[in-house]
Amino acid sequence: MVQSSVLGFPRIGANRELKKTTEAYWSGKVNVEELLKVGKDLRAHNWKLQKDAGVDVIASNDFSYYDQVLDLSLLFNVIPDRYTKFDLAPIDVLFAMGRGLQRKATDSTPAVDVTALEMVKWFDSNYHYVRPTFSHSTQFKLNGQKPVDEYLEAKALGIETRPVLVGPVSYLFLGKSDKDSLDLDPISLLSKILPVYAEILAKLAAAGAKTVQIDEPILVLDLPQKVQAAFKQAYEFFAQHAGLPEIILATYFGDVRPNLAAVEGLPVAGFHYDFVRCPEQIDEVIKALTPKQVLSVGVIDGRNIWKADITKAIAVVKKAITAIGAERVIVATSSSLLHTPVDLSNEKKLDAEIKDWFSFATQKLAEVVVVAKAVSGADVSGALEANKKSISARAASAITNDAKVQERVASINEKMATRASAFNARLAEQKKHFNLPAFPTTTIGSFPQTKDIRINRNKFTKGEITAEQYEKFIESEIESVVRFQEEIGLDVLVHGEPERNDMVQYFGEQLKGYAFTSNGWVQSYGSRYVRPPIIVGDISRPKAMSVKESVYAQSLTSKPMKGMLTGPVTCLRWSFPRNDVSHKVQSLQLGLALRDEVNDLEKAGVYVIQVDEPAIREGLPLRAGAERSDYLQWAAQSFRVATSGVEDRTQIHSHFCYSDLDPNHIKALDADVVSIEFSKKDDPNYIQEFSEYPNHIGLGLFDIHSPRIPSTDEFVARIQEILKVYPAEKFWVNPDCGLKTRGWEETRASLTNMVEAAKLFRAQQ
Ligand code: MET
Ligand SMILES: [Zn+2]
Repeated sequence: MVQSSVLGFPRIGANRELKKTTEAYWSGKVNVEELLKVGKDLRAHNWKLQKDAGVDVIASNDFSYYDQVLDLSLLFNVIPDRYTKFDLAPIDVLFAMGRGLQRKATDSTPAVDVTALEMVKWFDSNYHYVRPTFSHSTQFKLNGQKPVDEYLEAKALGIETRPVLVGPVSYLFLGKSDKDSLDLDPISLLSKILPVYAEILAKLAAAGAKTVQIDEPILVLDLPQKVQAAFKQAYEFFAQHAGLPEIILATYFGDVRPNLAAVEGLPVAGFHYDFVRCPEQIDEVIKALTPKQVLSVGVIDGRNIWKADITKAIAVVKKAITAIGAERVIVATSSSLLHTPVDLSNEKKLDAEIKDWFSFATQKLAEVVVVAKAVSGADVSGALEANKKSISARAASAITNDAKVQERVASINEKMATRASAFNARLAEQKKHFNLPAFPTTTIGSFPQTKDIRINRNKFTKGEITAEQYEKFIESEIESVVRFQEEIGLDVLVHGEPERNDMVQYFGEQLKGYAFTSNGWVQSYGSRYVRPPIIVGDISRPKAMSVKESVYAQSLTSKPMKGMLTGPVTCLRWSFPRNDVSHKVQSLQLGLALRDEVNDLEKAGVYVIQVDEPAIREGLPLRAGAERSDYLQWAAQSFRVATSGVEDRTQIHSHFCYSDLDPNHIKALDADVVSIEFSKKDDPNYIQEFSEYPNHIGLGLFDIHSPRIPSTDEFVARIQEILKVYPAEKFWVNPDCGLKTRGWEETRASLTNMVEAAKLFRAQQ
């Protein structure tokens, strides 16, 4: 029998049990025992689910109370001193590193005030890991034995598991040096960390683990020579240690071939690769195996929600079997299932036709097993027939195919994606029209989403208030936000986005071609989960989506009102995309739908329009090369399709956050004004990179993730610093991002100080 294997299962629980308990623990409502019990129950439930589904190789140590990379930092004692001096319990150290900790002193405990470690996107997913942070004083040593405990916990339930750990080379490479040790290159710590890895591996072996899965996902990145060489050092080190478990070295989310030389011939039991992302790599990776090594063939998508095409998956696995024999092949998910929602059967409201196309983590278990059975010669004809039927129904469905949309995409030309005049000519028109002062002030769009807003939205969703009542409520919110902005003297106003639950979902719900889940949560970081909408078919906009609110807001003031839209790339990136049509085509369809909206806003008298693209950076393909340059091309093209149908005097803004943006990546968008998250950037070289940005720019002046209120002096100092490299003529004054997660008190104070500072500079002009 060919074995089936799952690289990891979502830990959040079918009903977000982990979030609820973790947050209750943070707020002191449940004690640590209860938290640990919920964790234990979730693990047991997930292992049993997999075992009952017939999965042969089940992962353990895929569970985490916060993040699996952070767990390793705790395990290996990679804990900056600032977290160790308060005598916290290990789990509280974990949470303090993950999310910071502020606690008043009590009779028996000191006051605590530490910020969180840096959090970064996990490759090109929307999951964030906590960055390992090393310093010269880091002393690697085993601090607990979580992987062993969880292995034994499963064993006690009668379930044999394969523990999973992020591997040493990826762990170091994904980390960074701490402020006090900037000269330290994490990869240089390899020889120090290897013995500690060996120690935990030895303990796993002693507990009975025959095989471990070691993830080295960085193998799909462009790697410096030194890092490539580190694989040999690491895995030969393990091979020289007697008594360690066998190692399956796993990588995913891309093509391993450019780094194949770095792993070819390593003394490991086998490899796992992702053939959903990159089926083309199969021949070469097979050739690179030594005679006994096994190949774990990732054919069930761990990153998306579509039912697998079982026939295709079988064909890929058979190719491997023909080349190396069934006993050396494992059928697997492409990556951990962490990135997919837990269970489709929890969806009660999905249209039955569409629901039949989906497969969430629980359903994917059955898919892996069916493929393994099929290639082992078992009769799976029933399952296979059913699968073929859904695959062809989806392909032929009127929901997926809209000839009009397809024609419109085919008719996109350069003219449609280019503003009528170049920036300087547009700027001249805009100056005449808006007559803005120097250092114009604005915000990024949302204002505090108060409890009152959430209560009213809920009442409306539940039918407890009428559409009319809800509309009145939204209008009164808009009005008070407009009055506030006038009062403190902002120059370009916004309506505050009170009507939006989420910046993608709000538009997705109004677009044709989208579907929504009620419980399809996926972990984004810590206890924050998202529920991405799903692009199921060709996208179009049946009617205006945001015009009413913007027009109402503009009617209240003589100052320019900024219309607010979410850009095509961000809509695509923060949804589950289709897998039957390219990302480029989906993005262009979204671009066209937004073009209609932008044009309608202009027609209705809204002459400043911001199209947000916070996700543009995270969509960047992991490796340099053709795929990346294509992406940058179509991402910019989609944005320009959306925004180029307007007159010169209409001012197009865009906004970017959540990442270290390269200004070169956004020049081609040709937005008149861009705002960028910037307040935490203090590297002068990075600031310098923006000095050549051709159009106008607002480098975010305060952190909207924190309730802290910067003083006017602080704003002045920051503006002065940026002015060293950035000319006053192009300078906009704004926060880092929208204010929806903030309270009114700090919003009022921070914005007042920001406007004050802008006025001081204006007076000097
Ligand atoms: C994550 S970017 C958010 C932009 C949006 N306009 C807002 O202000 O909330
Ligand atoms: Zn933002």
